[in-house]
Amino acid sequence: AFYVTQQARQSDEGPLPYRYAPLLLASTSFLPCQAARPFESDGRSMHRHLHLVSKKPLMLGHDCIPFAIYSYYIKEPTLQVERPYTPLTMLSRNDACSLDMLIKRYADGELSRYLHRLRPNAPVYVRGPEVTWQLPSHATMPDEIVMMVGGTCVAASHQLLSNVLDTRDPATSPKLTVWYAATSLDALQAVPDMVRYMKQYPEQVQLRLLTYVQPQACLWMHKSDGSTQLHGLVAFGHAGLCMNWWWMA
Ligand SMILES: Cc1cc2nc3c(=O)[nH]c(=O)nc-3n(C[C@H](O)[C@H](O)[C@H](O)COP(=O)(O)OP(=O)(O)OC[C@H]3O[C@@H](n4cnc5c(N)ncnc54)[C@H](O)[C@@H]3O)c2cc1C
Repeated sequence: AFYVTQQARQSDEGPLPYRYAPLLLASTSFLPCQAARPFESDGRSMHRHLHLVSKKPLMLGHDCIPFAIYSYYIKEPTLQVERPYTPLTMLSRNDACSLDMLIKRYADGELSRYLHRLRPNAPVYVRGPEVTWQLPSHATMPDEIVMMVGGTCVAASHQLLSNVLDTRDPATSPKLTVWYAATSLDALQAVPDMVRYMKQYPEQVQLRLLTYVQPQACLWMHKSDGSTQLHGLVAFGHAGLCMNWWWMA
């Protein structure tokens, strides 16, 4: 409540863990495509990608730790509530002024519905980053880090993969394994990026997908050694509309 109500602590100098600052919502889109839009009305979970932009580079506010997951708090300006959200990338961003987030809408959720209502150019009040998790500094480097994530928590595992693999020598990194569970394919929004890491660093990255609702079409690639490899997934919704698709190759 302290952070949310302290209007005087908001600043144009950019957000810090103890200070809110307005970022601009540069763009917002359904993921992975607009074809998902018809599903908004029937109560299915929906995901939006938010691209937030700051006037000044976003400062970490403390040491940069690759084996860590960072999050930002966003507040609803008319209600005194704030919730944490995890940027998809943090230390490896090309643009230090921007944050990309994956937001799931809860039908009765305050902050997530607010974020889904926002349109481009709206100000979004943000404070952070806060360290959500970090490898303790005294810990010896593990051989493997296993992340068991569900739904939008995939943002956290995506960020850790990018923090580690995009900022340091992958050969010296522990193996990173992601077990990713989602009720339906609609929630598997970060799959293409995770597959990209897996293909780029096959020795370091393992990805296991678990869904209750199976894809309606699987595209298999026949390899020269006679085996098959999952190439893409397609899910169709009402009226045969393509709801989601991913190419693994
Ligand atoms: C570190 C961290 C990082 C996160 N990162 C992300 C992210 O990247 N993307 C993302 O989409 N989410 C993320 N989340 C989740 C996010 O912070 C919010 O919890 C989520 O968006 C729901 O907030 P809301 O205000 O929309 O819903 P809320 O209003 O908090 O409601 C959520 C649910 O709880 C129920 N509820 C509310 N109050 C009560 C009560 N008193 N008793 C019982 N039930 C109640 C509601 O009915 C609803 O079903 C993260 C959470 C954490 C802790």
